Amino acid sequence: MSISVVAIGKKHEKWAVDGIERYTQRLRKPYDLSWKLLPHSSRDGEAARAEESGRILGTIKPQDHVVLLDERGKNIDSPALAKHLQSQFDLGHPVVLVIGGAYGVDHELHARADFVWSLSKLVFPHQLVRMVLAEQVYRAQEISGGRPYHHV
Ligand SMILES: C[S@@+](CC[C@H](N)C(=O)[O-])C[C@H]1O[C@@H](n2cnc3c(N)ncnc32)[C@H](O)[C@@H]1O
Repeated sequence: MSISVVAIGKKHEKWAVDGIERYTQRLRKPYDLSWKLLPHSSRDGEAARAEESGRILGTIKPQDHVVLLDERGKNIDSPALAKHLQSQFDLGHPVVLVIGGAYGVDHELHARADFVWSLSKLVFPHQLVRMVLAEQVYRAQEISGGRPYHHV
């Protein structure tokens, strides 16, 4: 069950490391979360958006199921996320979660996305999005495994 996060920004910042580690360490096989951190553009606005989106697209393979993180996307709850991931695993598609840079992503990357996922209408800093993803992947693992981490 390969899940990778592709994000703009070279490394996890110090304040986010503990939160990310806390959840990724609890993942057990066959769940597997890896990170591809890509450098941000030295340009601004549209030019940065295009350059960073091109870098992200360069890491994506045809069989990947691409979930783009965007506050304008669709809201889903955690059980629905767990089902969404499980259905892709069952089809044998690696899941790629994409976090854009400061200016978001361009139309080409939007067009490649199989699903556009909004965590909230609020805009979060990308380190916080990384942390939330680590926790939600762990939560999805626990929901799919029928374990009691997720109480509703
Ligand atoms: C600082 S935000 C950039 C927001 C940028 N103004 C835009 O228009 O996309 C960096 C990235 O974090 C992710 N992000 C931030 N808030 C989000 C949210 N509420 N839901 C989903 N993704 C979010 C998106 O991938 C976004 O490209």
